[in-house]
Amino acid sequence: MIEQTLIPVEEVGTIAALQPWPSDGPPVLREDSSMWPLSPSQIDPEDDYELDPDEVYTQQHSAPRTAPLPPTIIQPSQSAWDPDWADCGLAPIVRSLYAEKNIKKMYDWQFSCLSNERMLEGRNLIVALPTSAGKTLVAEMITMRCVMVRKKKAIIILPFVSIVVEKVNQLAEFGRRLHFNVEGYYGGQGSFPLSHSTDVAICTIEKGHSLINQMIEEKRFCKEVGLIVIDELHMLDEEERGFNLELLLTKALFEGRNDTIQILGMSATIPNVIKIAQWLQADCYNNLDFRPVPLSEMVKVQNTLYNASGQTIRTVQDYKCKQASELYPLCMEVVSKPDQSVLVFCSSRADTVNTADTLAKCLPPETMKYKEQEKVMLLQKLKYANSGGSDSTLTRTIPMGIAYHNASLTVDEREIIEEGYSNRIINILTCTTTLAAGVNLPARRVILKNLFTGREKLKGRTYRQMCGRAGRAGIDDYGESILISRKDQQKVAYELMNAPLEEVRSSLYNSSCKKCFKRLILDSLGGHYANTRQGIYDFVSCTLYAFQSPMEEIHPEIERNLSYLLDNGFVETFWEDVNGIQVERLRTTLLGNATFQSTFSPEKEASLIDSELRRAQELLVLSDSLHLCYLITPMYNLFPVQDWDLYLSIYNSLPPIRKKIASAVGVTEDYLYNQTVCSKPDSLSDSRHKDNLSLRIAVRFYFALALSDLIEEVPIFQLSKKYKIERGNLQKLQESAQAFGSQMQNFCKVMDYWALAEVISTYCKRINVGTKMELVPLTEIAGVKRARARALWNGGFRTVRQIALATPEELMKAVRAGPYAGEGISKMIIRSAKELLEKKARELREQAEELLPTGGTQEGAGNGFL
Ligand SMILES: Nc1ncnc2c1ncn2[C@@H]1O[C@H](COP(=O)(O)OP(=O)(O)OP(=O)(O)O)[C@@H](O)[C@H]1O
Repeated sequence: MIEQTLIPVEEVGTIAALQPWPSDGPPVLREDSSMWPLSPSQIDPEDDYELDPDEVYTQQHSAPRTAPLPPTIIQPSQSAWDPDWADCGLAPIVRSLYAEKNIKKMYDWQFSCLSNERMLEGRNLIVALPTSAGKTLVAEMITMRCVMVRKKKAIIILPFVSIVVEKVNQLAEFGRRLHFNVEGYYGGQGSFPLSHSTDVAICTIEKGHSLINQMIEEKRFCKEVGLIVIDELHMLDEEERGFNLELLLTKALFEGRNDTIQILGMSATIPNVIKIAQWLQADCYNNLDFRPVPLSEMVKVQNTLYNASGQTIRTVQDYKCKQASELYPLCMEVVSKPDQSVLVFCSSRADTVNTADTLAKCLPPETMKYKEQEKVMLLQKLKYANSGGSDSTLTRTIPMGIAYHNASLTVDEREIIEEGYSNRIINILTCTTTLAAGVNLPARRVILKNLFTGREKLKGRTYRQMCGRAGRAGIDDYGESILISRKDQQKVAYELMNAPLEEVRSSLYNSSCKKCFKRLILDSLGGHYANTRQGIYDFVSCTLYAFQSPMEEIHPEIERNLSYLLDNGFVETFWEDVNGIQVERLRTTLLGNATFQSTFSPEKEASLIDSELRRAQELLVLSDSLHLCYLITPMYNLFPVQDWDLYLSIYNSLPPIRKKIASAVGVTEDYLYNQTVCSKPDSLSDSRHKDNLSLRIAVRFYFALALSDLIEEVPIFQLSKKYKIERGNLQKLQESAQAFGSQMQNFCKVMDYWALAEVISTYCKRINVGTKMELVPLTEIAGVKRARARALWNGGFRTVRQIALATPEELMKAVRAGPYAGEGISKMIIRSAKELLEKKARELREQAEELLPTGGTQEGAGNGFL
């Protein structure tokens, strides 16, 4: 075995004498300061040839332990002569682009990070600073340095689709001016394989993981990628998503072991940042107390405001609004001044709606006069986005400058409300916790309506993220957060305000994520990181879980899960002849490889899906979209059916072909009738129904019906009423079906179900945008969604090229569609269409260059070869 480098333990908090990784891989570190010296699997395959698996296993246990490498803590810059800007080797124009955004000088901490030599040399870095501290600028500068100075690609991983979309727009603006290309990877967006001309890929966690897997497979990852940015690094401890993030980072550590790939992690809520930095072999900048805009945290009990130590600050004036006596005065104090805004965090979706309604009733009527025209426009935009449907609450509250924001709204509705809030047309926004970590919508005052989210008590991390939204950089000189508490809960409120943040632990600690171990093993074999038990141990030892757990717990876990995979046909052993010696190896079977490529769960989904797909190849009905929609509807985590009577009546009105499909998948009238008699709204996550296959099929079929209407362009408002599914939940269904469908496609490709893969791919595209096939190409234009695409089509614009060549006037004339027909929007659509054409042309050129090795697509260049 290759010897491990021994690294002395040094006191955390000092600048360590850092050593580079050994040439054969990262040192394998453990949180408890005892290192399990496993070498990365590919170090030298010949090393364990003589060992049988049991021997290897024993050796691991008896191996000596070494110590972890503490990270360097980047110190705030102390020098009086520090310039205002660290250019990271980028041209001066970058600074002027920031100046246009009103960022003229860097904060000290930004300067310290961006002028740090080790960071500039490519050392990994973790930045742990509170919300609104300005982490984005640091990430952008390091990304641009990667692309423009180091000439490598950057992959940015963000937690939510909405933030990916926002970031793509922001960076594309830089890209246009500085000549680099940005591509977004979310939902059905983003081309696989990554185009050679894409410089920055901005991805959701799952898409980022798939992209990295594919680049590793094509041996492009280490060669082309120079940077991986992870925003909200604390998501490592979230169940499924955290696991994907951990796996992705494990691969990056494993692959980029010659320091070729820099990792930048950012979070506002990682108290054990030093340990996480140690796992990632990163330096860190850690100042969870930094705030560019000072924050004053308070709790309100009855009429009095207290600080976090329980000292009285002041009493609140009573504004006499019976329905919202606690909240109304706190809102009025702020919004009675011009251009001020309040965010009110509520405990549930229903509460956001009720609170907005109640507050609107209390506000004085003259409030309606403020920005009256803009409010009318905002309501029109919402109506247009809903194909003519109007939300009755928003129609009442927006004229008063109030709106609600939660997941029951569609993405379009939320975007329009966010825009209205940013432009100060809406002054009071009631929201759920989703806005705490989502898009950047700061407020002068943040109010937490109570100590709960749903039925659970707020966690320290969520509380801090909510408070962090108070104070707008460059606008406010301070921000305020006020937690409203009942008198009998005052103690709990103080505990929450003073609670230390929860440490970030690997998602594999989560009992519901234990199943992920099987995926971990499949990934190590399927991704060719390992072909022996030793190799699997090596790979697993690079995970955060291995860094944080005693090895005695990990070994049995690996063995147990490996046995399952061997017994159930996902993994097999084979013998390899090495210099005349027969050596036992491990590899994925066809089913195992399909499961790895699709990221399905081996236990819950893979076998079930395989038998369903085999049946579908014989019985698939193609004359109606419903059967395919059913195949693409996820098997798990669906919402409950709210009304079985409604379901039965929908079933009874289905045409014969749809009833035939229902019977082919196993839904019968008798079953639905029984449900109407004996069932309440059921949740599939309810343990009573976990194994109830018939129920799962029936629920899946119900949502497939809704999806099949959606792709026929039935307006979401109408669908929501017909099926009693909230608008936001319909879009969630659309998103998850699209994701499930692309997993299916990968599964089918590996299993050689080519015909199914093709047809599923077409339906995924339709489901992604919720349209008939004819509109799909138009929806590829940035800013063109379902409604706009239909308006363009009906106005005679049938191809992207036609739109790219149109004048804004022609477009406006054709698309007479309310607030979306303005000149600015038309120009933006034309520009996006041109960019899309250019991107497609670039990709075709690349493909041509790959086809024609003599070089290029210039006229005549390929003739000799052909
Ligand atoms: N050096 C600076 N000078 C002035 N304003 C700045 C500076 N850096 C960032 N800002 C502004 O501060 C605000 C918050 O910054 P940013 O969104 O980067 O915070 P963040 O740390 O990424 O927060 P989050 O944790 O919410 O993602 C933005 O409006 C940004 O433009």
